Amino acid sequence: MTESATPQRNATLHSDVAVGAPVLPGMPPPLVVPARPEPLAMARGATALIVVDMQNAYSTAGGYVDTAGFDISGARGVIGNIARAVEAARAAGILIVYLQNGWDADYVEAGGPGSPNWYKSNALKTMRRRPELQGRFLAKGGWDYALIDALKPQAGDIVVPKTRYSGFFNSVLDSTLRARGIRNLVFTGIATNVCVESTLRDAFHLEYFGLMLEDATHELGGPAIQAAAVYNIETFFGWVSTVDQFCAALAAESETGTR
Ligand SMILES: C/C(=C/NC(N)=O)C(=O)O
Repeated sequence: MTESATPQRNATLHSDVAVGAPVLPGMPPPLVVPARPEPLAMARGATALIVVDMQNAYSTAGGYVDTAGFDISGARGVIGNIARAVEAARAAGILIVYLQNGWDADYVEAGGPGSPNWYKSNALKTMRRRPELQGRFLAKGGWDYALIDALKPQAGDIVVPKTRYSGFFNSVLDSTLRARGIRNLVFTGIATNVCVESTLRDAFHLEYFGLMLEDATHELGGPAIQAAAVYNIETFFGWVSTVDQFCAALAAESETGTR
């Protein structure tokens, strides 16, 4: 979706350019990414590209969400778009962080009946309904948990395991980013309305500037759900752009020698 989902936007509510952190006087000109509700200026060295849960579970036929009955037909195009964003970001020296969702093989980290996750996780529910699948979904070491072959981390990239929808919950994500001076996060991955939005919302509350590349994300629940997540993000929690616009901003930055 490239049109703004925000109805009747009041231009006076928005700045010409939102200035991500840290862009200070005297610093090299920042990367400025066209975005909604306004362009976002980010210091390249303070920016990371986050690839959310690009595991077989979420984007491959026979994986967890496909088996649980969600439509993953749109995931294929998204994989190519994420790969383009990753390549452009890596070439520009931007840190790539892969989130990887799942639990130990005994599912202790998933929580038992005392955890809401036990009731809300469609992976756990599907395995309870179909005991022959027990142990198959999102178990560390298994095929379903593995990052997809098309988006394997390379030297210098970082992989952060997580056990709940938000990448910040009970993980090393915040300390990993802070230790590297990262303040701006560019989001890609699956699912827009679950782990991407949960992580971007937590990022907002932790004072990170979150930019989602909408055509590098895929929803669970249909196009209206994607539109709702995009609306929430561009209106309340961050900024929304596209892979083309992100790559063009990186290319323009390198042409002017401002890297
Ligand atoms: C529903 C679901 C979404 N995960 C995600 N990566 O957005 C799950 O993990 O069960």
